[in-house]
Amino acid sequence: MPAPSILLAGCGKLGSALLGGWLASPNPPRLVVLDRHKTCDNDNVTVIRTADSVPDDFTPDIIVLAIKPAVAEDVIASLAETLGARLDKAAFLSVMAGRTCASLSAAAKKSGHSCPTLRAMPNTPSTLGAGVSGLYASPEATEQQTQLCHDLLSAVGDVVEVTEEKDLLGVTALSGSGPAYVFLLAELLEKAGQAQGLSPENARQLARGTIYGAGRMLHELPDDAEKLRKAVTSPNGTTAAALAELMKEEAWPTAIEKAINAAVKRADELAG
Ligand SMILES: NC(=O)C1=CN([C@@H]2O[C@H](COP(=O)(O)OP(=O)(O)OC[C@H]3O[C@@H](n4cnc5c(N)ncnc54)[C@H](OP(=O)(O)O)[C@@H]3O)[C@@H](O)[C@H]2O)C=CC1
Ligand SMILES: O=C(O)[C@@H]1CCC=N1
Repeated sequence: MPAPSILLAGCGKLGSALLGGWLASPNPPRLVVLDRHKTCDNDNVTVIRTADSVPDDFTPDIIVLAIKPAVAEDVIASLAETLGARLDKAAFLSVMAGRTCASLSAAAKKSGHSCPTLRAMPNTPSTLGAGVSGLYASPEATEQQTQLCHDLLSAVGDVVEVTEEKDLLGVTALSGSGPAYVFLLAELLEKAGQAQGLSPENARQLARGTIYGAGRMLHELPDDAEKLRKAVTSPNGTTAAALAELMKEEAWPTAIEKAINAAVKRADELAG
């Protein structure tokens, strides 16, 4: 089968993560990247600055929307103008937090085109092939389009398919934003280590190494997180003392719940 043709609209933080993962995969797609700044020296990639520069011989199978929601309608209208009937052969894969399938398909319809929409919520570890994405396909998407989007996301990590679009709110709050929570934990551990007199270099190495090792255990061992936690916790030892603080109802249990609720609320607002 020939490699699929993918138009990546927006190559900022997330778009670059996806692009990096695709280019490192064994069978990279043919890619046109629409971005005002991105440069990329790769035979599989053509970078264009404006939608009217899409090559005439390029008919995208999937148009990945990795732009900010505020510009989505404008970008879709410009692509529709340039692609014309070629747009009807494509599906959108939106990775934007918020923006429903219906609103994106409506934007294409406004330009006189019909284009099914799928939505995914990847995360930035995709750049290392270690991402995890939620994927939702609207009923208009064909099986082939859904499989293609699944394959694109699989090239950069794991994929969790959801059958209800509203489930993407929880996916966004948990795994889309999730790497930031872990990076914050790394920052805080590093600071706390320094406060205990460790050098900045040592505190950084210890904090990062701990998160990396714990992450690998979660990924590679079959055990529940709870069992892994308990295996570190000697009775009446140091971990028990620390966890007694973190697990107080008003500490991590409440903070995490509040954080996830806030992210879900914001994702809902962005959906419009
Ligand atoms: N960052 C993350 O971890 C995740 C982000 N997302 C979603 O991905 C989307 C992008 O986020 P993120 O990558 O962080 O944002 P960025 O701002 O880093 O990237 C957006 C990119 O799109 C470009 N762009 C904007 N307008 C146009 C246009 N009209 N034509 C061409 N290029 C344009 C921007 O260029 P310019 O700078 O010139 O505006 C920028 O390079 C968001 O909708 C977000 O919800 C989803 C999951 C995770
Ligand atoms: O912060 C955001 O809105 C995006 C969506 C998930 C991660 N970054």
